[in-house]
Amino acid sequence: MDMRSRPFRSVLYIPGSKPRALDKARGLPVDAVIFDLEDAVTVAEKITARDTLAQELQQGGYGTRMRIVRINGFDTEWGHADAKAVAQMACDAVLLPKVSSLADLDALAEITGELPIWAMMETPRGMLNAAEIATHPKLQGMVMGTNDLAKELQVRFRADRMPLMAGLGLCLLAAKAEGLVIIDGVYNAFKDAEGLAEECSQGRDMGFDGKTLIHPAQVDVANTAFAPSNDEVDLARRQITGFEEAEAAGQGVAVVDGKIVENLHVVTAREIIAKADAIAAVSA
Ligand SMILES: CC(C)(COP(=O)(O)OP(=O)(O)OC[C@H]1O[C@@H](n2cnc3c(N)ncnc32)[C@H](O)[C@@H]1OP(=O)(O)O)[C@@H](O)C(=O)NCCC(=O)NCCSC(=O)C[C@H](O)C(=O)O
Ligand SMILES: [Mg+2]
Repeated sequence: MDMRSRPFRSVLYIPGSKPRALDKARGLPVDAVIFDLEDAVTVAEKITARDTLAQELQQGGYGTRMRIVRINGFDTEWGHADAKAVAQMACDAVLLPKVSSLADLDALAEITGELPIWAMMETPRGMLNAAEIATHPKLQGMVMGTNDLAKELQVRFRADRMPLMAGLGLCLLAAKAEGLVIIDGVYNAFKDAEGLAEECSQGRDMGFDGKTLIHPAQVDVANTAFAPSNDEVDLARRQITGFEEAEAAGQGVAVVDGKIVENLHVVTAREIIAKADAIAAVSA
């Protein structure tokens, strides 16, 4: 499945040190898993988590879920050994935290070879260099690290995320320009389903492909928010039919529900249907 049509509605972080949670993910309806060796793992467990994770991935059972491993940064004592270990793991991609420059990804690719790379975008320097970072040939996706970004920017929490908007926008532009997947940051209050739904809706409107999550209770909300609704799919089908009929009648523009439909709208309509079909395929 090509990366752009593959669903990434729900991307769940799982601490690499927690076998029970690692096992639980095999039965959760998530599109992707980030197996974490970084922030969710205590210093005391850093090395054992690497081994626990390697064994769980070897055992398999994650089905169609994309398996992404987040390593520790190269400015820590674990980063290089993590990267070497991940290169041998049964996973689909490696995720580097706190990416600030293209050189950070070059350093990772030297160790992980052909393994696709994802970048955590969570530093002010990373925001400013997002356009260049997005051009790395091994890069498949970006993940917003909104907690680290908020810390670095010294912002106050606001439900509308206004203080983070410049950074989110720069990364969205960079990812879209290079055809990368881009996933929104986490919603920390994992028992607040209503707040999560609002933030997912905002992220979906902005063009994110999905949301990173920290708890299984968040999965259904994200899956609903980032999937095309029945109304959207229905409209997309009618736009395609309407445009085809207009073309057959020698017209370049159709009118559906009182709005014009041009070729570019048909491209979007086909993408909506492709996404709905891809979700149906993984749900089956
Ligand atoms: C937040 C938690 C610490 C809550 O844990 P807990 O109190 O144990 O939750 P529950 O008792 O409600 O758990 C119920 C069952 O669900 C399983 N579980 C919990 N979390 C996960 C998970 N993430 N993946 C899979 N399964 C999970 C429990 O094992 C229970 O199972 P069972 O016993 O069988 O019923 C905890 O949820 C947690 O640790 N979450 C992950 C936190 C994390 O990964 N943080 C780092 C990523 S966020 C980040 O770094 C952001 C970024 O870098 C930035 O800068 O923004
Ligand atoms: Mg972070």
